[in-house]
Amino acid sequence: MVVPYKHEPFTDFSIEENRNALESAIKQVEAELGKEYPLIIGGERIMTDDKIKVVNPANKKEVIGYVAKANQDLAEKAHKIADETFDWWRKTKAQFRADILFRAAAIIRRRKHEFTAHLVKEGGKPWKEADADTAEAIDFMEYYGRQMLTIDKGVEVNSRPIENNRFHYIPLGVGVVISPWNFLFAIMAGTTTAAMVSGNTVLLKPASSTPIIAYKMMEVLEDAGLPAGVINYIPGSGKEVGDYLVDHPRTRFISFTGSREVGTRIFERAAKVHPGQQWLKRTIIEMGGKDTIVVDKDADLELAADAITYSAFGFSGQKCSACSRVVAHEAIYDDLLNRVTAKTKEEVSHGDPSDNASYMGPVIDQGAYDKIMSYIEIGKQEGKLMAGGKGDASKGWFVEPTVIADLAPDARVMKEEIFGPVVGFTKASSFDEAIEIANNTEYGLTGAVLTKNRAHIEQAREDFHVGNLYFNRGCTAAIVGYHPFGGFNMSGTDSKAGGPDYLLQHMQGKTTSEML
Ligand SMILES: NC(=O)c1ccc[n+]([C@@H]2O[C@H](COP(=O)([O-])OP(=O)(O)OC[C@H]3O[C@@H](n4cnc5c(N)ncnc54)[C@H](O)[C@@H]3O)[C@@H](O)[C@H]2O)c1
Ligand SMILES: N[C@@H](CCC=O)C(=O)O
Repeated sequence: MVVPYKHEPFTDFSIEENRNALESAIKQVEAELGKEYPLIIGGERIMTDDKIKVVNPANKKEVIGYVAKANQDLAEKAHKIADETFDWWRKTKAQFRADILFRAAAIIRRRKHEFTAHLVKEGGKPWKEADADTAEAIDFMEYYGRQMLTIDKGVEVNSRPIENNRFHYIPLGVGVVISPWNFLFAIMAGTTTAAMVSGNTVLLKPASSTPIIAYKMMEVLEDAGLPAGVINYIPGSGKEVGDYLVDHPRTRFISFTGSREVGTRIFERAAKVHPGQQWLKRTIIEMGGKDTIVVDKDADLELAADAITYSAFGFSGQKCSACSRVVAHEAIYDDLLNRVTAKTKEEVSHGDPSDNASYMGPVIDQGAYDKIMSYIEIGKQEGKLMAGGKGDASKGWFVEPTVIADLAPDARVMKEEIFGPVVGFTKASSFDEAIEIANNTEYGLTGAVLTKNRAHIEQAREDFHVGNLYFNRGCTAAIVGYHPFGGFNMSGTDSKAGGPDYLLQHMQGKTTSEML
C-alpha cells in the first residue's frame, strides 16, 4: 500500500539552514561544470564527436557541460531497441513500474538541493523557481505511479448471464517524448515517466538548451531499477532527430510540449501515414499561451497587483502560464497600473540567479533575448512604456521586467506569445467586455479573474475559455494532482498533465468478452 498522494512542499529559504544547503549545492555543481554526457541507448553509453554545448544563461562563458548529439542513425538504433523492449515491457506489472517511480522520487527528494542547484545553473532559474521545478518533478513521479495502480484495476462493465466481459487499458507502444527547456526537470520528467509507467517504451529528446538534467534523471531512474531500453536518452537537433522520430512508421505516439510553431508541425507530420505504418499515431501536444488576468472594478487591488507581478515576472515570464496581459476595468485601471509599475520597479530585481536576492534571472538564450527585445520595441510603439524596456546581453541574457500600458486589445504585444518578462495593460468598460478581450487570442491556456462579485465569478467560469482558470490569485503555479494542467484552442490538446486522465492518453482500452 502506498500512502495517499500529497504534493512535495516547497523549501523555505528564509531558514538559514536551507539557504546554506542550497548555497553549498550550487558550489558543488560549480565544481563539476564542463563534464561530457553520453547518449543512453538500450542502457549503453554512446559518446558522439558532435556535441551540444550547454551554457549558463546568466553567464555565457560558463559551460555547464557538453552533451552527445544523436543523429538519424542513432535515433534509428534507439527506435529499434525501444520497439524490441516494448515486446516484454508491456507485460510487466503496473506495481513494478510504479515502484520504480516511487523509488526515483525518494532518491530525488533525498538529493533535492543538488537537483535544484543544477536547475539554477542550466536553466537560469532563481532559487524559488528551481526548487518548485524539482518539487514538481517529484510530484509527477509520485502522482503518476499511484494513478497507474488505480488504472490497473480496470473499469467495471456490465455482463449478461451468458458472458464474462472485461475492460482494461493496455499501453500503446514506442512513444517519442519531446520536452521544452523552461520546466527543464518537471515537464521532461512528467511526460517521460507518464509514458513509461503506463507500459510504453520511450525515446526522450530533451530541449537542446537544457539536456543535462534529463541525463541526471536517467541516472536516477536506473538507480531506481529501470531496465535498459525502456527509456532511451537521445538529445539532438529538433529538425533532424525530431522530424525523423515523428515520421517513423513504428512511432506509436508523440508527447510534445513546446511552441505553437513546432507543435503544429508535429501534429501535421504525425497525421501522415507512412509505408509500413500499422496505426494512426496518437499525439499529446501542449503549446504556448497568451494568458490574461482580468481585474474587476471591485477587486482587492493590492492582491491583484501582487498576483500580476508574480505571474508576469516569475522565472522572467518564461512560463506558458505567465501573465502577459492584464485587462482592467476602467474604474480601477490607473490605480492598478500604478501599483504594478511601482512593485515592478521596487521589488522585481534581476541578476544572476545563483544569488538568492535575484527575483528574476536571465532569459534562456540569444534567440529568446532578441525576440523579447524586438517585442518590447513593438510594444513601445503600440503603447506607453511604464517600467523596464532595456536589455543587457553582455554577460548573460538579461531583460528588465517590462510593463507596457494603454494598449489596444488587438495590439501585437497583446495577442502574440512573447515568452519573456513583458506584461501589457488594456482597459475594459465592463466585465462583459473584459471577458471578450480575454478570449480574443488564438490561445486558451491559463487565466485569472480578480473580483469580489460572485455573479462575475460564475460568468467567467462559463465564458472565459481557458484550460486553467483561477479566481483571486495569479495564473501560474499549477500543482500536480490539484490543478490538472493543459490548454484549449492553439494552446494544445488539453491533455491535463498532473490530472486524473493524463495516463489514459498513453494507453488504449481493450474489451474482452468470453461466452460462458
Ligand atoms: N502548454 C504547456 O504545458 C507548456 C509548457 C511549457 C512550455 N510551453 C511552451 O513551450 C514554448 C517554449 O519552449 P521551447 O522554446 O523549448 O519550445 P520549442 O517548440 O522551440 O521546442 C520544444 C522541443 O521541441 C524540439 N523541436 C524543435 N523542432 C522540432 C521538430 N521539427 N520536430 C520535433 N521536435 C522539435 C526542441 O528541440 C525542444 O525539445 C513556449 O511556447 C511555451 O509556452 C508549453
Ligand atoms: N504548469 C506551470 C506552467 C508550465 C509551462 O510553462 C504553471 O502552472 O505555471
